Amino acid sequence: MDTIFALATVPGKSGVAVVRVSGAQAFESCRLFGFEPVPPRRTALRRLVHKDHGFLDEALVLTFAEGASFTGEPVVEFHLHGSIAIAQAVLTCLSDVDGFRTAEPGEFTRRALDNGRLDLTQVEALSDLIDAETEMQRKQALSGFSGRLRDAAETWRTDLIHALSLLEATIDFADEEVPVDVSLDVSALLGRVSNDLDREISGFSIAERVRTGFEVAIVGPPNAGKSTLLNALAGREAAITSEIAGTTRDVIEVRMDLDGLPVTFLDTAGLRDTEDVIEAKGIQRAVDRASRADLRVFLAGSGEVSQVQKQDGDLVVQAKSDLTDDGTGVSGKTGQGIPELISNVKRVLQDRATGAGLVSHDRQKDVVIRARSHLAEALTFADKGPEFYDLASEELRAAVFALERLVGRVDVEDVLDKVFSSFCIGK
Ligand SMILES: Nc1nc2c(c(=O)[nH]1)N(C=O)[C@@H](CNc1ccc(C(=O)N[C@@H](CCC(=O)O)C(=O)O)cc1)CN2
Ligand SMILES: Nc1nc2c(ncn2[C@@H]2O[C@H](COP(=O)(O)OP(=O)(O)OP(=O)(O)O)[C@@H](O)[C@H]2O)c(=O)[nH]1
Ligand SMILES: [Mg+2]
Repeated sequence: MDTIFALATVPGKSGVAVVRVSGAQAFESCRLFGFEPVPPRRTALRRLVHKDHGFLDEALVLTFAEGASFTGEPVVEFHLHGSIAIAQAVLTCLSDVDGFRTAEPGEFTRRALDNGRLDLTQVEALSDLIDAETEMQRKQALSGFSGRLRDAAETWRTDLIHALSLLEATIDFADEEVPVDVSLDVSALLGRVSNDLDREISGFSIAERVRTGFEVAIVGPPNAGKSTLLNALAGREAAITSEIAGTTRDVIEVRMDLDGLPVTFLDTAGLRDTEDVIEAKGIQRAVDRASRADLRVFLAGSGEVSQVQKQDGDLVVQAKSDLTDDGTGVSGKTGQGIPELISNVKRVLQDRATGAGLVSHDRQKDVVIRARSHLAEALTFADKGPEFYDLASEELRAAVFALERLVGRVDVEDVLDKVFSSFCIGK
């Protein structure tokens, strides 16, 4: 197997740039730069001098022995001065070595998975951890990375295997005069796992929202002040505003971190009947996105009927409150009412986020649903009595298999490309 290397830090200027080398020959990279390998788990300051390219940098070199690194392979890290030219020179020298090549996106993590240092749910969580932009996302990803979903899956699997062994013991001793009645124990085990899986399935959509961010659409008639409000929320001129009705056409997105809650505000085209073909397309986009958003903020103008349905939890706010004097509503112009609007959005979404489960990816949800439906079949057969225990067992084995797919113990190849395609190079 090749020894792989990559820049592990963001390309470009920085304080420090880290080049990571992993594989059986990783320690050879020290010799490549003119010094003996640094002892494992030690850092040493070294001059990197290449036989052809000369003196490249003075760097901190950190090494890990096989079986005691992130990937599980021997690893060498070069902590370089964060210069584009230095990183480039070091990478060029490494690529000239036989058996060395640039790592693919996520390939270090893939080796960590192959070497059993992480399971598939941890790999997915690690990708989420790198993508995390808010506290809520960080905590969610870290809980997956710490193995909470893997541990839950292992508990479910153990319970199902226990139930399976009870059923199979009964099948094997079916001829005996007084077979032990295992039905209560089996339904207790299966019932417990079913409840857990049901909770995960119902908590999926919220967990998925936490992972990718909630969408809040600003909706209302033209000229209501939607774009002005978005700009006020964003603190920058994200959208064009004007006194001409029908200014906004495309959906404008602004990502925000509301005390850890990941929220994308959407500014949308003003809703009205129009002859203008382009404006009508914009309105269609507005209606589609606003209807699918997690929450809508309706800017109330003069009582128009909206083409977007109001849903549970949606907010209705009086716009341009600086022009009225009753002190309620919101003004994008003066900022009046914006803190209240933000805290209302936070309240509604935070409340929903408490229902988030451990399952946050489609792939995970799909296998959990599959396990759950095999479990339902197993329960039905088990309830019919011992002569159906062999059919119940078969369903249980299928449920166990689905849980093994959840953690990536089986059938992993077909999902890996998708999982790792979202990783960056160097991870
Ligand atoms: N410089 C650097 N920082 C990093 C990483 C890295 O690879 N390099 N990481 C990765 O991206 C994360 C840390 N992950 C790591 C996971 C395991 C081991 C490791 O050597 N494990 C050994 C020894 C454990 C110990 O000393 O207690 C082991 O598990 O046997 C190192 C880093 C975050 N920070
Ligand atoms: N006084 C006052 N004027 C506002 C306020 N918000 C927006 N305006 C003005 O109202 C006009 C329309 O504002 P926009 O933010 O572009 O309105 P919009 O809802 O995005 O309009 P469309 O994109 O056409 O649907 C502009 O002239 C703004 O300056 C506000 O809170 N107070
Ligand atoms: Mg607008």
